[in-house]
Amino acid sequence: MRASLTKATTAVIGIATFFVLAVAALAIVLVRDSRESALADGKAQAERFVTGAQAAVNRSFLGVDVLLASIDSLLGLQTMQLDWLEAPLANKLIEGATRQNLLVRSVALVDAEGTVVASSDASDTGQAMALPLGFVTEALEQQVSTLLVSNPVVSPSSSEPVLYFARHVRLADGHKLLAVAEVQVNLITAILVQGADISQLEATLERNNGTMLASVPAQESISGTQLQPALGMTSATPEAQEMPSRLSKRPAVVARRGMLYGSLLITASIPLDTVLAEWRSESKMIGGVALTFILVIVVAGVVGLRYLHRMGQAQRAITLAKTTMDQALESMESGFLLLDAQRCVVSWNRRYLEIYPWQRRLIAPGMSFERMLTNTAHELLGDASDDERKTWIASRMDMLSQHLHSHERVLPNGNVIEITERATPDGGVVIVYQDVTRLRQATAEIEQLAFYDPLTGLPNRRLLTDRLQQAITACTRNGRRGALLFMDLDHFKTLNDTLGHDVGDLLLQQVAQRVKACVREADTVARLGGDEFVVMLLDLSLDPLEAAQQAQMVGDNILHSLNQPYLLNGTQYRSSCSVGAALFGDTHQASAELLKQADIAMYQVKNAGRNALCFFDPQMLAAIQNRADLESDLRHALTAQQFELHYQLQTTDQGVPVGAEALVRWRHPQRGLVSPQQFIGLAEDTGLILPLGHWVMQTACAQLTAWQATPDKAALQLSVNVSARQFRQVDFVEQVRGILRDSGANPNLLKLELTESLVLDNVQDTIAKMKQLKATGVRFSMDDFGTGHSSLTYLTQLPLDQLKIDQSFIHNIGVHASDAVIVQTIIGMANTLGLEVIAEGVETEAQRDFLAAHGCHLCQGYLFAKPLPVVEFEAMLLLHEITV
Ligand SMILES: Nc1nc2c(ncn2[C@@H]2O[C@@H]3COP(=O)(O)O[C@H]4[C@@H](O)[C@H](n5cnc6c(=O)[nH]c(N)nc65)O[C@@H]4COP(=O)(O)O[C@H]3[C@H]2O)c(=O)[nH]1
Repeated sequence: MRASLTKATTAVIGIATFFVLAVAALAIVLVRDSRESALADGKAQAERFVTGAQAAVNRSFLGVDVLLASIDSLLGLQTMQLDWLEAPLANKLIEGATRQNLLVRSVALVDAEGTVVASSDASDTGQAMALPLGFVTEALEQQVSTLLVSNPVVSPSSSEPVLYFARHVRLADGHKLLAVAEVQVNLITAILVQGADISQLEATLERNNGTMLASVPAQESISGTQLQPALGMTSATPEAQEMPSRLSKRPAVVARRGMLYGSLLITASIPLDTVLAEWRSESKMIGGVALTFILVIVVAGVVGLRYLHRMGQAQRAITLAKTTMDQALESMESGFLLLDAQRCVVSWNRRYLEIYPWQRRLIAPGMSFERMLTNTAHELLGDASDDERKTWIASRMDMLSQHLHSHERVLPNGNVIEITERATPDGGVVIVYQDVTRLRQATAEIEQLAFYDPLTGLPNRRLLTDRLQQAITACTRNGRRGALLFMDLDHFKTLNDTLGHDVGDLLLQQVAQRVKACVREADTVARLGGDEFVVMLLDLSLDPLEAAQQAQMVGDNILHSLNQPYLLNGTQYRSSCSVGAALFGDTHQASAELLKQADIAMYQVKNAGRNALCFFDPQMLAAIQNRADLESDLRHALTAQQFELHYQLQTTDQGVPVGAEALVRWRHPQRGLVSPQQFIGLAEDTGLILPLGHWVMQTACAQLTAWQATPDKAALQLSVNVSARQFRQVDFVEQVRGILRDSGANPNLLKLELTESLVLDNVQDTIAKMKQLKATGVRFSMDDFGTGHSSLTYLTQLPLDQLKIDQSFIHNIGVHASDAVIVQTIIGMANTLGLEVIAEGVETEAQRDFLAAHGCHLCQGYLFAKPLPVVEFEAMLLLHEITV
């Protein structure tokens, strides 16, 4: 393409140059020819003029010659002698003859001395005639009488330039007289010009030696002088020639003709300025036209070249754009295929062939897309029949006819290709093939992460909520019922704490498997987190009762399945779960509300003793609401100073007071006195236990300090309950030390009650903190002892001072023999470890006696005193009401 442009440029330059040269050459030839023609015309004109002038002057001179010659016969001179001549008569005759010739002014007969013998002007007779020197002599000496013309002289009579024409006549006596005619030069010049109107014409009458006799225009200053060069006649009719004009010496064409009278000739000079005047304007015109043509050609050439240049630029731009486009297409991450309006291949890129390697051998520009599809169908559809392939191809071609279409295709190698088709303005189609395999994998992974529990692979809360919302909508539409089973493993936390999280995870995975095995494919089993699972059952009966039965059946199956022993890291483990169920489908409910209902039902099961299924009870909801209200009130209770401490006496079995347990009470403005059993758990859940526990500790220590000041109460010990969250604070030890320091209480009288679960949660941390506090003198009691996983191992490690037997065992003394055994065992264990032992919840004397009989001499219970406000507690001590 570029070569052809260069060729075209050269051609344009060549053609333009050729035409310019041709026009220039033509113009030169025309100008030259025209010049020659003008010269020829000028010469012809000069010759025509000079020929005419020759004839006229010849005629005139001949008339003068005849006049002079006729004088001889007129006067009869040949037959007379000089002294016979009668002047008057002769004058008259001569005058008469002279009048016949308009050219001649006067004619005179002069003798050899130049004296006028007779004259047309009678007054001249006898006068000496002023003729040019030697003229008379030359005329008389002629052998044969011929007309002689003098050089121009100024006539004495007229003071004008004149020429004298003379011819001698011979008298009978042998004398010669000279007949002289005076002719005015200006009359000759008038004859010479003959009225011709040739611009700047110079005409001369001159002798062969160049002596000028007359001229037009008149040049008196050079009249009679010799013009150079002398134009002596060499031929009768010489051609006009270019040479300096006779008078002004300007370049001219000069023509000449000889007169009848041998030594005279007439010249005509037409200056080249005149001759070539027309040629010049013609030349200018030719030059102008030629220049115009040249200009047009040059302009056309320049325009052509500029056009070619622009075309070149455009082609370079197109080439660059194409190269850039090709590079872009080649470096595209996506495959690219361009089809024309006939659905034939126009172009493709490398990536396309990487995606469809089987097209590599076939693809070619102009190939039909349908044929390529046939090839692809072979690869993609494998063993499909011809009809199936045709149908596939037809549907693919059908897609192509849509303006914008995007679909995905999975290739035999598993790659997922997104195919996007767009119509081009010329009716073609651009197809972009994007490998979205990784994207789809990442999407799947993200989806898995976002919607599935990584441990069990079950849907997570988000996905469950989504599916539940859809299910609720579907059920509301089709009237069918669904159910949610909210499950929580019983005592999972204990398993986790004792056997470790890895074992806990194994259990959760096995639980997930078992629950999945209990439901249909369409149902959803989800893990909400921790040990909470939810099963969503779909397509239950339209009848609510029947639906509840179906849900119950599935729930029972799950309970049964989860009750089966688990093998966790080679250890057999038994577990159970609590299931709360809620039906949905009668009204449109929010998924969160349904989950809450099932959750509430599950807590109902927990409260009722676990390992069972219970349907949601609206009363439970009220209880939950109550708890929520309580939580909100609790947040303000501390600042509103609604808490107070009550003190429950701790005594010997003989009723001697040894101390008290500080028990917090909430004096609620509306509810009255609220028991800690109603709000301690809530305070722990919300974190409010931290400021509350701090307040209890401060108040208890302040109370200890106050008692220290009174001798009867100075030895009283005070037990303070410490919750797990409170104890786990990093600076718990510092807090207690600070409070003791600030209050001035005796640390030996402060006893902190810890629960088994608190201790077990992080035994090492517990031991460390206990030891630090113990170093300051603080004592420790193990509260609710016997209810948890009491283990001798940790008991021996803990720096405990006291075991407190849980009141549930005390309560059953005399009721359940086993509990009495447990109580005995605990007392024995305390003795073995050298720990103090105290029983709480002692209500009867029988219980007190049993305890005393088995070695537990410290008691706390209603038998001795209920928890009392400090004033009442102190009053009670004073009145010794406690003595039994
Ligand atoms: N039926 C019966 N009950 C008896 C008898 N003698 C004592 N009690 C009750 O048994 C509970 C003993 O406290 P606890 O086991 O530490 O159990 C406490 C303790 O765990 C917790 N608690 C109370 N005050 C605080 C506190 O200041 N801080 C913390 N962290 N927990 C506290 O609340 C629990 C319940 O406290 P209270 O309702 O005060 O209930 C007290 C007490 O009133 C009896 O003869 N018969």
